[in-house]
Amino acid sequence: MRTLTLPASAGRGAVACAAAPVLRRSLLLSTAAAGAAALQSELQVSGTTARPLRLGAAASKIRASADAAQAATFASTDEAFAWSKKDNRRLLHVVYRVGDLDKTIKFYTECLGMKLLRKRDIPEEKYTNAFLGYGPEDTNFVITGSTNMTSAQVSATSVARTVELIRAKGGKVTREPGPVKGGNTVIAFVEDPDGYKFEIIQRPGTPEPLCQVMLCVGDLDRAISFYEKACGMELLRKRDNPEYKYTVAMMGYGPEEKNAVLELTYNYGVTEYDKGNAYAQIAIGTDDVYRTAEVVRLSGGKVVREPGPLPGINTKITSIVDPDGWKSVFVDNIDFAKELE
Ligand SMILES: C[C@@H](O)C(=O)SC[C@H](NC(=O)CC[C@H](N)C(=O)O)C(=O)NCC(=O)O
Repeated sequence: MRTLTLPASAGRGAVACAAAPVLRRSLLLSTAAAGAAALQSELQVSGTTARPLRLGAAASKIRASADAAQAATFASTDEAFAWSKKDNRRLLHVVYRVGDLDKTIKFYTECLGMKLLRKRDIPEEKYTNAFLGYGPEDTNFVITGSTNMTSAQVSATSVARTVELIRAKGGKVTREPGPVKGGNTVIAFVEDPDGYKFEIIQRPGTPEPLCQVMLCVGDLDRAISFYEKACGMELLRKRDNPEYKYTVAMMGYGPEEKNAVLELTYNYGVTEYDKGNAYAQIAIGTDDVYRTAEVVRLSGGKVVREPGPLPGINTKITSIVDPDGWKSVFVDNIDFAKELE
């Protein structure tokens, strides 16, 4: 049996919360379903983030051009980068390896108010995935617990009430609600059964409560350049906090009010992190995994799984690692939509 080792303070996830009416106390000690409903109301799950991908004429066109592109190469690096900017990309899910999938599902549904969206067995590669989130996978960013599975940020309307609900459900609170050091935003930290850290962030109602995945990096400019060039992301904003000696860069495929984003954190003077073996990767949708792998190589990035279909389910993927060793997997949009049918 493999022991999971968490990254030593190398990242976390987040859930956003917004200002909300006072919750009736009876809700705090009620059933799991009512608890989940209360959390969903705190988290103000307010609609969808992205246009769902539907199979149809447009999809067939994408498929035809993707198939034709398998053997093709770009005429120039400019053409390659231009293609990746226009590609149909979105953060799909973040994958964590977990020790006990049932325990994880119980925590994310009862304590964080997520829904179990689906389970997927890949016996050929000896693992099972459970997909959990605040909305359907064709529009929302979700968490994938994998039995073979850093942390995320979650937004909520009231951090204090969200934390109260989590505590009432037996969740572990590691940082009490209060203003972030060096700022005004109210935050709290909770941990899942495997020790993954979740930051609960106070925010106005958001279509995507699972709002950020934080990764610590040893050279911020190098990391920004990688996620821009190799992954086609945009630098949404950068914030330096000299008092607490760190700088963050928000990277993504659209505004952070509407989409889940990657929060790259640079701690002054820290160039390397112990990553453990627990955090797996983020998944990103693309119209063409073959072209994606080519763009990554042209950007000087490393492809660690050649583009091609996954055994058993035939979803085409390609995996890459960033200059700090964090992995991302690009997933074919049409194959992904078929998985959800
Ligand atoms: C709202 C937004 O600004 C935050 O929540 S930042 C949270 C803050 N982050 C860091 O300190 C990052 C650097 C840190 N050394 C790390 O590597 O995690 C944070 O965690 N603050 C802690 C607190 O108690 O306020």
